[in-house]
Amino acid sequence: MIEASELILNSDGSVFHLHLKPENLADQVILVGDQARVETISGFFDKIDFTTQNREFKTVTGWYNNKRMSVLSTGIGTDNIDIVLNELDALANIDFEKREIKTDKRSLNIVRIGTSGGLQSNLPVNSFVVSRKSIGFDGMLAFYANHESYCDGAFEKAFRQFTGWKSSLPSPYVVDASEVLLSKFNTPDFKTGVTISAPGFYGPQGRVLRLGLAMPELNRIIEQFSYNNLKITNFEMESSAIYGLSKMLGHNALTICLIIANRVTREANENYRAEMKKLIKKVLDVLTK
Ligand SMILES: O=P(O)(O)O[C@H]1O[C@H](CO)[C@@H](O)[C@H]1O
Ligand SMILES: O=c1cc[nH]c(=O)[nH]1
Repeated sequence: MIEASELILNSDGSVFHLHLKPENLADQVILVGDQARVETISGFFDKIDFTTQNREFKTVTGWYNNKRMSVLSTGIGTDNIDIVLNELDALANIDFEKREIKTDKRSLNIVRIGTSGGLQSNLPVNSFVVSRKSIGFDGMLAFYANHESYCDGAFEKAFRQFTGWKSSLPSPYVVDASEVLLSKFNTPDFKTGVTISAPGFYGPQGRVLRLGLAMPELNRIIEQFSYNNLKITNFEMESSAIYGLSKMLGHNALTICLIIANRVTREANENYRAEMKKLIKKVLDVLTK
């Protein structure tokens, strides 16, 4: 029995933050940071069954090409992902009436569509990048028992050594995407990369406005790093926790980003919404092919 304080349900039976009931959630889930992007995506749906919003967590469940999907906004950061992934898994795999873990587990397909900053000069603004691996600078996964067995320890060690990682910073963790989802996006429209999830947009991604950095050369070193011929391609703020918690809970996860800024060439596309719409349509088509 899972106590009321551990799994908080609202008086209508919905889960605490997401305000969803089990029947509101489709097996195909699309996560986005920006709540306005939920409307952009559901604008492509043929039919909408359900809509709700609490705080930054807005959900629309509907149909695209005869496939049921739930699109939901996570807001920014891996702390929100801890809430979203745990509540999605609870909706799928905990009996809310009995407050017990179900014997037969449901596995969700979780695809994040986000914006991102490029870390290689050959990755132009407006590229679409699929994350083969995600590197967490956020430290969130380390709160969960046995997380190491879901991570790529050899990559982590090589990265720490190459960068001269400071022990005062959270230790980076590396988690792979779902192979099944990754293979669907092996087409010329998408580049494949390795994505860092940072616990901030400014200092944690090497941006300097008024405050200096603990590791001022880190982005330049990251640009040089390679491991088994894999280069680190981009920065965003959620994938590491999505990949880590999905793997630990038995779900499939993949992140696909639109590059809206290149940190090496210093270019940016502030008017990225038309390109984002193109990415969304491509992703929906691949997922329902
Ligand atoms: O465009 P979204 O999905 O919000 O993703 C990126 O944009 C936000 C920062 O501006 C972070 O959430 C980052 O991961
Ligand atoms: O540079 C960027 C652009 C979008 N999102 C990020 O987290 N970083």
